[in-house]
Amino acid sequence: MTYAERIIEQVKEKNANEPEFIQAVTEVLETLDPVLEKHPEYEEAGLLERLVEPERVIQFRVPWVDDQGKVQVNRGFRVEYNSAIGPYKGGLRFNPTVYLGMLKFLGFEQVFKNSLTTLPMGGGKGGSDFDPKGKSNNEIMHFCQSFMTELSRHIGPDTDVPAGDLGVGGREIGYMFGQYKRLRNEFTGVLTGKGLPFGGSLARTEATGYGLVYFTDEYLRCHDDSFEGKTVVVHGSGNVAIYAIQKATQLGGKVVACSDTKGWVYDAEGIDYKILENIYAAKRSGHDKGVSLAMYTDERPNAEYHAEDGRGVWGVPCDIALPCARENTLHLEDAQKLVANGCKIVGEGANMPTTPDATTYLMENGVAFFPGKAANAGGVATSGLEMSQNSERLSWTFEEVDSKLQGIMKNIYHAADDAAREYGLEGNYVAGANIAGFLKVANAMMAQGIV
Ligand SMILES: NC(=O)C1=CN([C@@H]2O[C@H](COP(=O)(O)OP(=O)(O)OC[C@H]3O[C@@H](n4cnc5c(N)ncnc54)[C@H](O)[C@@H]3O)[C@@H](O)[C@H]2O)C=CC1
Ligand SMILES: O=C(O)CCC(=O)C(=O)O
Repeated sequence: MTYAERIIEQVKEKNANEPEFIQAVTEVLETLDPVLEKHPEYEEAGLLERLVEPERVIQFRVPWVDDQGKVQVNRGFRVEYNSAIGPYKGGLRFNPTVYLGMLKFLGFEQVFKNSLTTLPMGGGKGGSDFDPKGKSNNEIMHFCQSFMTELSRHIGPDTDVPAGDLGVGGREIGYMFGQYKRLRNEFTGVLTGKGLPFGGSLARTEATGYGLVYFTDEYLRCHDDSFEGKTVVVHGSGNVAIYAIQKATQLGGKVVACSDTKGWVYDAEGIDYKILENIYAAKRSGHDKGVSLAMYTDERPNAEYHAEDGRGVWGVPCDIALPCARENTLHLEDAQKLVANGCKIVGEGANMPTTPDATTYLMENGVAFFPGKAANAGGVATSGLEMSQNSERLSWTFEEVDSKLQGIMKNIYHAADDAAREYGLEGNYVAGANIAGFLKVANAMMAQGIV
């Protein structure tokens, strides 16, 4: 058994009820053998044993009062995973499915993703099992204030800087920022994804979707190709999906399908991202009952709405597929359909949306597969740029931020590509991203002693 295999077994034993965490750790560690063979000092220093264990896990009660005057109690979490290269950094997820294992998987992924951005950010993730769907603005505000009342003890601009994720957007970040400021009497860049009038960065909203497309575009450019004339399908219609659709369309692609939790849309003329922006805003307005992607066809009567599992998008013939919803939403049978229909590229906008057997199938069948920790790093990279602007007390223009984002995504593509080549794994962006992300964190941990 190799060192990595031994640690995978230990992680399975110790975290038996956390399948997503086991999946994420396995996916990273099983690609590290060539690096670990070259660096026996990592094993001597117990590096992997330390890397798979979060530095700190905080779990807390979040009591709040709903509009009917009833007391509600949710669970809040922050997983401060690894601070070897900078303050903990990563989003907050508000979703009824949230539990510790989910946040450990997301925090673990974040460590390598943040390293790939080349910015000084460690990895963390947090959230709650609170379900924002169907809640009024008032309820969302009270929940966010209660959540931040406890979280504020553990975070800070040089300690841990949360942001958004599923169920947490500009509105929630605003309420949490307001509460932090009130409790600490400090106006600092403690959260990213803030509103523009109070320290937010231009282009942060668009950054993850744009970044995904910039990464894919760099791959195409290096293969004498481009988005021009390519058919694209997207899973999801939230923040990441909307701006991936906008950018892919701007670069000459045609996005013909996208989805939400209740169904999916096919638009042969190309999805109009503006309609999706409006539906998204309506869903998040606090009056979201009855709002769904079905409303897309009100404005585009020639489009089709399918009231069935959004994974239906994977059956639509395409050149490029962009899973932008959430983990484990592209299964083996979906991968088989994509390959059979001639898909050549799968770029993960979401975190770990492709199951391991689907990933293997795609890669074995010649599909260029871009893992989320590399391809969706544009969001957190732009959060890093927001932190820089906050420290400088300056705001950069949209163009400045966007051009830095483009540069970062190109560099991430080449870092993953180069690392894969160096270890004889050309074209394996999963291994390349894991190795490149790992090495920086590993070397920082080695330099800092056994901590
Ligand atoms: N927002 C960001 O900056 C970043 C987000 N991500 C990841 O991207 C993914 C999407 O995040 P956002 O767009 O921010 O969230 P969002 O809440 O804005 O959108 C999520 C989308 O996924 C769909 N969805 C949710 N649950 C689903 C399910 N069980 N099955 C099928 N579809 C489902 C929703 O209908 C929605 O269209 C997540 O995996 C997130 O962790 C990754 C990097 C940065
Ligand atoms: O911008 C951030 O700090 C969070 C981004 C995030 O949660 C992610 O990359 O999955």
